[in-house]
Amino acid sequence: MNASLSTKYLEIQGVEQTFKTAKGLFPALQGIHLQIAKGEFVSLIGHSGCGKSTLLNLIAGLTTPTAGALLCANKEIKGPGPERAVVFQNHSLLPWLTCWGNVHLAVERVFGAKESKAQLKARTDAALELVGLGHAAQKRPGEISGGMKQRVGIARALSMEPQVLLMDEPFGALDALTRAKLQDELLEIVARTHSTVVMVTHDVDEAVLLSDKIVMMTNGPAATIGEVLHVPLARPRQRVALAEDREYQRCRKAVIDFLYTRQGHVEKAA
Ligand SMILES: Nc1ncnc2c1ncn2[C@@H]1O[C@H](COP(=O)(O)OP(=O)(O)OP(=O)(O)O)[C@@H](O)[C@H]1O
Repeated sequence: MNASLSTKYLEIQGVEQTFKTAKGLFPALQGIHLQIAKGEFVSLIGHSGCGKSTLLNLIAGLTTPTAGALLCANKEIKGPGPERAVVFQNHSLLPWLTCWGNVHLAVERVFGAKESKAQLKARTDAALELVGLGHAAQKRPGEISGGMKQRVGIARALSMEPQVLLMDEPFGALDALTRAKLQDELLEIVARTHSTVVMVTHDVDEAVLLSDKIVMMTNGPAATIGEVLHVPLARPRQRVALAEDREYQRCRKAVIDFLYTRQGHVEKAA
């Protein structure tokens, strides 16, 4: 195995993103340098509008940086690719397809040229089972809860067997109990699939529970990485036991201090 690849699977090198707006150029991100190892779980956290989604979209290849470069497995990211699947907050399912149909569409797109119909069906079934939704396969998005829709979105992303799972506030719209359940499921799934994950979140507990590394961003404009916190908690992690854990509390406090003491003053957008 290539050691440099394992420690530098995703590389963000001096990235800058400036948007053209009606009022002129808006510098959203500047001087972003970050390395993510294969199999690492990384959260991006920061105040609203600091550029978390902008950074995730750059890694997804949905946008290109104004300056700097992004690499995945030593190759420059030049657009979206099946090795990087995205899960959005609003799950973005096609309402006229069943849960099964939504996942199958992604499976077909990635594996359709090489695999038989039976293999594609097996992949679709397996992805829905992985998120505990085998029983709801024939339901349409309008007939299931928000948490179930989010699970279909995760199943769809995982069905592509991506090397990297990119999640933009995947649990942001859910109630606290559903969110906790899905976080636990995500912990188990990632332990099984060894995916590299980059997740945008506003939730300090979510970031500490799930991450190996928490990337804390300064307020915009011209936001950058203020600090990277390593979370040295052993896995598997149990949320109830962790609530009393000193190391967990230390990490939680470090993120809260950064967000509310050092980045407490949120500049109003123009
Ligand atoms: N296409 C665009 N054109 C102009 N400005 C943009 C564009 N996309 C994002 N921005 C601006 O860039 C900044 C960062 O936006 P972004 O959505 O990445 O922030 P965020 O940290 O994800 O916010 P939130 O937590 O509220 O979702 C914001 O000031 C936003 O208004």
